[in-house]
Amino acid sequence: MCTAATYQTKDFYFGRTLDYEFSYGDQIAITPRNYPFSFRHAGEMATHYAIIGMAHVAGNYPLYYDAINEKGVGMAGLNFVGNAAYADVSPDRDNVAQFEFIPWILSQCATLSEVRTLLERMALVGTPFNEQFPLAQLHWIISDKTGSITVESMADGLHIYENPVGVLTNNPPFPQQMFQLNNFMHLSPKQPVNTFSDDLALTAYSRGMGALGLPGDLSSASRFVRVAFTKMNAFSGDSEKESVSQFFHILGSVDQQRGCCEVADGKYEITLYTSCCNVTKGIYYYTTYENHQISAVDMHRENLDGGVLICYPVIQGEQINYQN
Ligand SMILES: C[C@H](CCC(=O)NCCS(=O)(=O)O)[C@H]1CC[C@H]2[C@@H]3CC[C@@H]4C[C@H](O)CC[C@]4(C)[C@H]3C[C@H](O)[C@]12C
Repeated sequence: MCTAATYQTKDFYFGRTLDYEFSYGDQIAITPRNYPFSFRHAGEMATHYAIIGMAHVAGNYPLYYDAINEKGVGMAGLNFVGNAAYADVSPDRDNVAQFEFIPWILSQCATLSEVRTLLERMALVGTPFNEQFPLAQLHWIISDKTGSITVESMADGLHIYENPVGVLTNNPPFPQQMFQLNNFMHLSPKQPVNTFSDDLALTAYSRGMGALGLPGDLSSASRFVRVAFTKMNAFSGDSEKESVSQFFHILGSVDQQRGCCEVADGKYEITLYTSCCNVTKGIYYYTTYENHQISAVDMHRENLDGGVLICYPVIQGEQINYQN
C-alpha cells in the first residue's frame, strides 16, 4: 500500500509513503535539464525542466516512483492493481508508456493547468520498460499549489478527476474513495456533545472522542479516510522545519509496521520510505523504515544544466543521537 498527500504552509509540500514487502533498489535521482529523454512513442526531448525524485535507475533511465520538477509540480504513482488498464498505441494521440508518465509530465508542465491540457491528447500505453520489469498497475496524483488531480487509466478509458482532498492511496477507484468520505462527515477534532439522547447522561470522558470511528486498519480505503482527516485538520507553523515535521506526522498516520500486514507466509508489507518534497524550493526530504532521521537532497545545490543523471543513495540505518 502507499499513500500520497499534499500540504500547504508558506511553501507547498508533496510526498508519499511507499509500502511494499521488498525494495526495487531506490535512489534519489536528479534529472538535469539537458538529460536527453527519448520517449518510446512520443519522440526525443533534448531539454526540459529539471526533476528530482525517488527512482529505480535502470540502464541510465530514471524509473520514478514520485518526483517534483523545478517549476512546482509534483507527481506520484501508487498501486492500482486489478483496475489499471493501459491503451493501445493510437495514431492521433501522444502515446506515453506507463513508466514514462512522470518524466513526460514533469519535464514539460510548469502548472497543473498545463498538465490538464497535455492530458487531453495523451494515451497511457502498456509498452513495458523491458522484459525484466512487468508492467506496474498504477494510478497517479499530480499536484501544484493550486490543487491536485487523480489520473486512472482503466478498461473504459483515461479518467482525470479533480482531487479536492489532495490525497491518494490504492484501490478502489478514486470516485469510490471520495464517496466514502460521506460516511465520516460527523468526525471532528473537537470534543463531541451528546446528541445521542437527552435522556442519557453521556459524557466525553476522554480527549480525542470527536474522531471516534476513524478507521484504524491498514486497508487502502481506511488509510484514505485516515490520512484525509489528518491532513484536512493538520495545523502547524509555516517555517521549513515546522512544515516538514508536520508533513511527516501527517503521513505517520498511515505508517505500516512490520508484522501487521502479511502478504505471503512470513512476508510483511512495511513503509519502506516516506518522502516530503518542498515543491517550492526543490528539496527532497525522506525517512526510511530503518532510518527515522530526516535526510534531504536539494536540487538547487546541483548544476541543473547538466546532461547526466545525478544520483544519491538512500541512507539506511538508524542515526541515534546519544546524549551521554
Ligand atoms: C511497488 C510500488 C507500489 C507500492 C504500493 O502501492 N503498494 C500497495 C500494495 S496494494 O496495492 O495496496 O496491495 C510501485 C510504485 C511505483 C512503481 C515503479 C514505477 C516505475 C517502474 C514501472 C515499471 O513498469 C515497473 C518497474 C517500476 C520501477 C515500478 C516498480 C513498482 O511497481 C513501484 C515501485
